[in-house]
Amino acid sequence: MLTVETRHAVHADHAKGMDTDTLRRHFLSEGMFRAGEIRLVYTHYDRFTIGAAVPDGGKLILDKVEETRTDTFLERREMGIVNVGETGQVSAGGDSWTLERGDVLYLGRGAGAVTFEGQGRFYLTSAPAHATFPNRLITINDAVKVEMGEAATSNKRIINQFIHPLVMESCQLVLGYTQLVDGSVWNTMPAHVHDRRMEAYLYWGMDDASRVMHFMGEPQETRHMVVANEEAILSPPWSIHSGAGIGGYTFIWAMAGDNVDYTDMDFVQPGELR
Ligand SMILES: O=C(O)C(=O)C[C@H](O)C(=O)CO
Ligand SMILES: [Zn+2]
Repeated sequence: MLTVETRHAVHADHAKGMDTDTLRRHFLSEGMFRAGEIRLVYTHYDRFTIGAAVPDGGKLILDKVEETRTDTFLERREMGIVNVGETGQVSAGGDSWTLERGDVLYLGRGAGAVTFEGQGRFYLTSAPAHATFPNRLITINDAVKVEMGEAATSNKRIINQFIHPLVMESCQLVLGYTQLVDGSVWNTMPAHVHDRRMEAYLYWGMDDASRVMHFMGEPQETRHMVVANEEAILSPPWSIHSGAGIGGYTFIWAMAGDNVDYTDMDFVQPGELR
């Protein structure tokens, strides 16, 4: 079963006046991971699409998606898939890959229908693509690891870069995940925005009772949303992004836009935030 929800882009002036429910309806995606289903959120932020496929021991096929008016979803798109569940298989174009928890699969433009099997819980990200780059399975051992932050400032973390220019070539898609060291949170100070790119986050690896306070908004108009495990945030180009959690959590960041430069950020010092 395939369900697709469309999210339009929101102007910062509009977001300022939103109450909690409206903020959540526009910027949070709940309930993407459902057994036996593929659920997509097709956004108007750089046409970036996020979603999930949970085969639950069966077989799910992602092929035509009406929203793109192409014969197959990946006809003019690339895709990054992260397995946040147990071992699962993904097949496309006659090839098949086994993904363990935390593995990432890149599928290039024109990869064709995508089949999901096994006990994987697959987080899906996709952006329009102008060229075809080879499909590739990327494990944590292949990822570039960047240590950031310090325990003294409560933000010690490891940034694992998977679909990233230092690892492989893609069109627009840049993806990886950040693991917090025990006792640290993603306060990512100084905060930043990047008008050239949107970004989406999936919080995972949390227990049921845990929550992350995700911070968003223009730097002088910050808001927060309370986020549970396997829920995703859409972060507009004008928004800061960080999240302080209770208990352990990891977050997958994925982005698309005018450049693939992960370090292209406009910093905002803590004293300037409101
Ligand atoms: O600070 C981190 O840790 C991040 O993972 C930062 C995000 O990926 C980001 O905002 C990149 O633009
Ligand atoms: Zn960012």
